[in-house]
Amino acid sequence: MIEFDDVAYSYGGEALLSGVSARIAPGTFHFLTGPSGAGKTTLLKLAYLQLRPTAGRLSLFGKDVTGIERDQVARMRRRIGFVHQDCQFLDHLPIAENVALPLLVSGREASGADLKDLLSWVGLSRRAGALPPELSGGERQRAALARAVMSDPEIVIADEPTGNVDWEMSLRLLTLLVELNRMGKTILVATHDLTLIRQAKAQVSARVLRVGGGTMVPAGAEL
Ligand SMILES: Nc1ncnc2c1ncn2[C@@H]1O[C@H](COP(=O)(O)OP(=O)(O)OP(=O)(O)O)[C@@H](O)[C@H]1O
Repeated sequence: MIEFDDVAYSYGGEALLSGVSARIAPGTFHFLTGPSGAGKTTLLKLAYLQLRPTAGRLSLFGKDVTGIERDQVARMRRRIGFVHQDCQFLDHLPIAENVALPLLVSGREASGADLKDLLSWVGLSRRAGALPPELSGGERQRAALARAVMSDPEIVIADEPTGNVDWEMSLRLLTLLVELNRMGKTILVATHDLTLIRQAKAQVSARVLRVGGGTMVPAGAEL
């Protein structure tokens, strides 16, 4: 589903990542962990085609995407939901409209029932009309997750989804991600939170990839 084959990435002169090889199979749940600045967000952006490898090969959905054209990028991205670290809402639009936006921009109509179900699933039915700045950190993260899955993507990528929320909310977000995985979606989550990873492993067979020293390797069994 996502395959890194000897991928390298550099933001300028010095290489940040090199020799990254990993295969994220369909329906799996993976965490990326590692120190701040190691390159977790960069790897997620590569998987979302927001960045292109400076060397190596990247495949998505069984297709080599290393040099694909812009219009194909848009098509591929529709199959991926991305939860950004900072959520990235349009602050002048109510939450319900923000959540429906990915469908609208891709020219499809959001069904009222689907939107209602999705907001209810993330526990935000009563906040549908609120503006993003009026929401708490945990509500924003749940809304960002709802927006990411609005167009029924095959892969859900989340960058530190529990970064700014308390433990109870972290567990709630984790439960939503686990539910998505049980529905067959491939989940890729970057997190510093080793306790969250241990908690997830009690619920699903999550695999852990450690990013550090310029590359990414499977973490040992201690996690
Ligand atoms: N647009 C950019 N231009 C130049 N350097 C960048 C850019 N984005 C990230 N970097 C650098 O690349 C390195 C890796 O950043 P990245 O955000 O991928 O790390 P991370 O592991 O996700 O960190 P964190 O856990 O703090 O979010 C950092 O040193 C960062 O400063």
